[in-house]
Amino acid sequence: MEVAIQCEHVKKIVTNLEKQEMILKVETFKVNKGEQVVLMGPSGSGKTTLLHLLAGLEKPSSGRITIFNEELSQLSEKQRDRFRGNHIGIVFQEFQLFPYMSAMENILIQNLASTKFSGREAKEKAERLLQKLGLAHRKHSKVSLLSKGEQQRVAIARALLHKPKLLLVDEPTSSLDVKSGMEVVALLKEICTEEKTTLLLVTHDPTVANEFARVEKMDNLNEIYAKMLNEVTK
Ligand SMILES: Nc1ncnc2c1ncn2[C@@H]1O[C@H](COP(=O)(O)OP(=O)(O)OP(=O)(O)O)[C@@H](O)[C@H]1O
Repeated sequence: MEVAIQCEHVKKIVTNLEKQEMILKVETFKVNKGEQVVLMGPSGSGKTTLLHLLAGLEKPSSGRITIFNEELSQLSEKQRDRFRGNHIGIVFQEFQLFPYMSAMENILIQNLASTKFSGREAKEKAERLLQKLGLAHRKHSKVSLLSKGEQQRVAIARALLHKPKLLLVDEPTSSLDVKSGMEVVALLKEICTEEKTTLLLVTHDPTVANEFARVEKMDNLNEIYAKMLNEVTK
């Protein structure tokens, strides 16, 4: 079985008010190709930090992160950017769309970071994704005029444009009502199954987690958070 994500002895240390502070320590974490996994934990448990490390947006202070046989810590920032551009899709919590550009323009921006598809191929893929996500009628609309749920789906289409091997999604339901949130989760699961994309979805919402066969809890994964919890409950 091909391995999509492998973390070994990963630590992240940050400087906080001139003091060094470890915020994440993950001994091992492994996700196989094609798996759909939820990362669950409350605010402050290190979910976003871990997601950023897996995306190569940040480097671990020590330890190894391997994504589809590529050890991210061996890559320069530029190489990590290129790897991410071709193989990883990210849906950020705050979407990070350009508000004054259309839905289609926002999606096609992804193609600038990827070397996989020609302009025409990217446009065709964008059209198919918009159709699939029920947004075909909104493709020329300015993103700032779209509802939160529609913006979320634009962000998903952008993340999937380059057919990533791994899709990382941060809190997809936090700014949506329950019904739209669950619709988005169902769409993500469906598309990732169809495209054989490995999915790692971060949430603090048990209703979302219930939809997935594998749920990893941050208090098991992040030893720093587990220690903090232990001290609080002592
Ligand atoms: N660059 C940084 N400098 C200092 N502290 C940081 C930094 N990044 C994260 N932290 C701290 O590390 C902890 C984990 O943060 P992280 O954002 O990963 O949590 P989270 O589980 O994603 O929370 P949320 O659900 O609120 O987004 C928090 O206590 C946060 O304040």
